[in-house]
Amino acid sequence: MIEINHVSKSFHGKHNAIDKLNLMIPDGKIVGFLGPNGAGKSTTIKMMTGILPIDEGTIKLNGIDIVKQPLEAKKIFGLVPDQPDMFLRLKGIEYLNFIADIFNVPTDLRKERIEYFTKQFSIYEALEDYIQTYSHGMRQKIIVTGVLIHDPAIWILDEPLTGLDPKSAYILKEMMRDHADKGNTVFFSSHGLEVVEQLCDVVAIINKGKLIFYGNMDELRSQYQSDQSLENVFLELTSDE
Ligand SMILES: Nc1ncnc2c1ncn2[C@@H]1O[C@H](COP(=O)(O)OP(=O)(O)OP(=O)(O)O)[C@@H](O)[C@H]1O
Repeated sequence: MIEINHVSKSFHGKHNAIDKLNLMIPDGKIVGFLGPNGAGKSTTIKMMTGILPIDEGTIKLNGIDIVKQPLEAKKIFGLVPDQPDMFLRLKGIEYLNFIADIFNVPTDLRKERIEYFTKQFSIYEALEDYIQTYSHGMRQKIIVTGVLIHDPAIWILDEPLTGLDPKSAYILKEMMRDHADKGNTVFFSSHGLEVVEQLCDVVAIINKGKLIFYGNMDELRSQYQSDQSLENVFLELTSDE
C-alpha cells in the first residue's frame, strides 16, 4: 500500500507542481495514474521513490516513510522510470547481476529469474551486449527485468508500456495483473487511455498537481454521461475551462 498524505512540491519557489496531494494506493489492485503533460505524475513518482525531496507532507510505502527510512522503503519497491537510459556502459547481464547483488538475490534464484524474464522479453540473446547498444524498448525491458529479479512487493512504473512491442506489452500487463492478484501493489502512470481502461481496477487522475478523480471506471463514467468515451471524460475533466 502507498499512502500519500498532504504532499506538496514546488520547483524554484514557483507555484506548487504538486499541491496538497492525498492519494491512497491499495494492495491487490492495479492503479493507473493519468493526467495531461505537466500534471505532476513523474514528480509524484519521484517523490514516492526518494528521488526528489518532498516540500510538505508524507509518503509511506507499506507503512514505511520514504523520507525517514529511505533504505528500508527502497527494499520493498521496484521502479521502472520513464527514461530507461541508465547504466549504458554495463552489459545487460552485468546490470542484472548488479541489481541482484544490491538486493541479495541468491545465485540460483537470480539465474533462474534472469533466464525466465529475459527469454519472455526476447532479450536473452542480448545479455552479453552493452546496454548502450540496446533500443529504447530493450532498455526498458532490461530495467523491468531488474525490478522483477528482486521481486518487490510494490511496483511503481512510470509510463512502462511506451516503446514496448505488442508482445512485450502484453507480457508486462499480464505480470502486473498477476502481481496485483497476489495482493501486491501495482501503480503505473500512463498517457494511454486504452491501456488504463483495459488494465486498471482504479484510476487516479491528476491535473495541475491536484487529484481530480479517484475511483473505478464505472464510477468515472457514472459521474459523467455514461455514453461518453473515456477520452471525452478525460478531456472534460482536465480542460482548463
Ligand atoms: N526539475 C524541474 N524543474 C522545474 N520544474 C519542473 C521540474 N520537474 C518538473 N517540473 C514541473 O512540474 C510540473 C509537473 O511535471 P511532471 O514532469 O511531474 O509532469 P507529468 O505529469 O509527469 O508530465 P508528462 O506527462 O509530460 O511526463 C510541470 O509544470 C513541470 O514543468
